[in-house]
Amino acid sequence: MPRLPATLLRKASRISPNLRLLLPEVRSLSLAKAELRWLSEHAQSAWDLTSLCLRRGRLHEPLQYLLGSQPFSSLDIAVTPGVLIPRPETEQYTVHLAALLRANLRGSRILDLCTGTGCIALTLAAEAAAEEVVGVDVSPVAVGLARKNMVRNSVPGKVRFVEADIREFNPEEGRFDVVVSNPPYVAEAEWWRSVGGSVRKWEPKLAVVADEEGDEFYGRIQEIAVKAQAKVLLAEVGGMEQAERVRRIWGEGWEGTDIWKDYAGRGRAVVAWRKGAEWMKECPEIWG
Ligand SMILES: C[S@@+](CC[C@H](N)C(=O)[O-])C[C@H]1O[C@@H](n2cnc3c(N)ncnc32)[C@H](O)[C@@H]1O
Repeated sequence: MPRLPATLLRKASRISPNLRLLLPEVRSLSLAKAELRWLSEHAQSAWDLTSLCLRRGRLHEPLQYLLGSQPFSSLDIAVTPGVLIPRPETEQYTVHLAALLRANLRGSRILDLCTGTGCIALTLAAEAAAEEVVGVDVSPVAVGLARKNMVRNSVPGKVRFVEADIREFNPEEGRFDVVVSNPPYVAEAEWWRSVGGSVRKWEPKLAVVADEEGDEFYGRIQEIAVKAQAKVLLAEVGGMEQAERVRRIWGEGWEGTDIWKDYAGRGRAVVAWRKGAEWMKECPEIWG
């Protein structure tokens, strides 16, 4: 990573020593100013603010863990170390999926595999006019946090969180119309090669890394969707190559499959649908 220019560091120090502390992680004056404003609103005292800036700038702690929350669509999601911070790319397709379900499949039962903070499950419960939403995660810390988020956001009592390994989980209560999942999908070697240092240091590897290819969970997610007689299946992926591999894993058994891109034009979600749910193909123009 290139060193920061001394002029930039001096300029930041002149405005505020705390701004200077943030720069090694944030690297732009305007972003540092925004983060300092949020941290100031959160800090209990001047000493606390300096300590938060040090943790951010020197220890590279994610802003969301310091602030304790992350906005996600209409919700305010509590985050803690040990559980993956919800990403804007995930928020983007979740909001779109909620709108499609609200328009085309009201009263649906939804299963969210690998739920983490519960951000996807809770957004769909709040915005998709669903009848019931079940979120599943193997991590007890994640399930505990998802339950807290349900209360924190006063989502109506139609959401449940279950602690289970999806490799063994059976949708024993029968039918789910929609199965959605953001599973771990980074290949083991990529964890060291391309995942950022802050993510490696602070976010759980369990939430990020799958097997050598990164595709470990997609076959199982489809098996669960078939068993649950889902009309619609969506899984997050990390780019076009993985999206094409997932399409091949899911095979010909669906009426159609497609790839939704994110705002950066990267393949971000693979979607599959049964007859009658062709509206899942709808992906806004601005997504490329
Ligand atoms: C990429 S994170 C997604 C979290 C959340 N859905 C989101 O979008 O922010 C993947 C989640 O899968 C969970 N997980 C990992 N292996 C699992 C397994 N075998 N069964 C169930 N959940 C698993 C992790 O604990 C983590 O919360």
